[in-house]
Amino acid sequence: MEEQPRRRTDEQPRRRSEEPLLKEDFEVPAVGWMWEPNTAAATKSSLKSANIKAKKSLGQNFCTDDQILADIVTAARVAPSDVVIEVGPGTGNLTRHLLATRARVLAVEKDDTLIERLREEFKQVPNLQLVHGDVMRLDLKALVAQMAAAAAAAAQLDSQASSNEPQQEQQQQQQQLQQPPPPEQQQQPADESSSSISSSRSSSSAAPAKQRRRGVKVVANLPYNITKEFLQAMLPQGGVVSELSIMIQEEVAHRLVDPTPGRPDYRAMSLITHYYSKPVYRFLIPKEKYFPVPGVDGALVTFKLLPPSKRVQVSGERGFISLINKAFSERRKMMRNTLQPLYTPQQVEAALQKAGVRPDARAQDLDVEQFAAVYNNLQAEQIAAVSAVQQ
Ligand SMILES: C[S@@+](CC[C@H](N)C(=O)[O-])C[C@H]1O[C@@H](n2cnc3c(N)ncnc32)[C@H](O)[C@@H]1O
Repeated sequence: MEEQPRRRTDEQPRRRSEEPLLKEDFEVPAVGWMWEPNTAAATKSSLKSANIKAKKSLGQNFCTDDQILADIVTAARVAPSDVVIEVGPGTGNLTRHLLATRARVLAVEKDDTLIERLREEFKQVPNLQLVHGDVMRLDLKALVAQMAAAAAAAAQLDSQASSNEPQQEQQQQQQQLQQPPPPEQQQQPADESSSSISSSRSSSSAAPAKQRRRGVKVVANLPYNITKEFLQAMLPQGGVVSELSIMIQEEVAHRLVDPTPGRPDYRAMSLITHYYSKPVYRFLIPKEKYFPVPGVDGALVTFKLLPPSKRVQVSGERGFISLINKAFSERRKMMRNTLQPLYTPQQVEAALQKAGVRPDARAQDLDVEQFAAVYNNLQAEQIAAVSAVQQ
């Protein structure tokens, strides 16, 4: 492959968080069809000359600040050894910064026009796999399993090739990563023409954990309209995916990150987020840093995903999530009323008291540990009631 010319961003990255910078400056591959230079005006005129209108329906607000994009990659701690899933590469602006780390990137883009441009622009980049499709229609579990398998294969190559010449190592890695995974790990996103992935595969087909030295990360400037749905699908992937770093609406970022019960914006998603992850608010992204300028500011949030063994222990994850949703369906009402007819008011009061919570508590008064204790108490009580009937 012909070597891509590289250029440097001309400023030192500004610190946006307490996170130590991995590199003092970034080298960004000089690919990406609208980034000479990366400004709002250049983005606007490139889109115009390509006769492309940003689509509101796809949440197309492109980040026009290279410094912010570089800072996102730094905050996500993307390393050459990582495997990264990017949702919505759009113009390839963030993708370029991800690729500059030499991580392997799989990017899923729904837009028919932009995907063609991306394919053309990045056709010589071996560590990028582009998938055309709606990320919410893909089998995300299978996609993650495929990426974990690629990470494990690459990790194995690392150890095998550690004594080899650097050039030989690079060739081996590229060959291995371009080969399809073993049949039990194969699925559709490798086929770029497909917008769906077979749902018959599961994450159980991922490589054994001890081989998984490389992390699978998700980094994305998400279209705002799929934030909740995407988080609901990805948060439970802890153990396979290590971290999500996503740009979301500022207001939503605070709602998800702040764990304090009782706030007016405390919602079921706040609790669910803290059950599955440790979320950290990284930095504000002013709306003027996007083109077209959206109605609200954005923020970068990283969600460090907890593997099942590190989550608060509950006697049934599905039931626990359903209970949270049910209790929050009327979050200002007392739980002893909202949880009917699943549980009687007396059962709920007893479970709350046993968990050290007031019997007239509302869903918005409980943190994740208290919710888990209440759920476990209710489950235990139900089991006891069933066995009493059977005797
Ligand atoms: C906010 S833009 C981000 C673009 C670019 N990555 C950036 O940082 O500026 C969102 C991108 O996601 C794409 N997109 C929207 N819905 C999608 C979906 N369901 N699946 C995959 N991509 C989607 C849009 O076409 C757009 O390119």
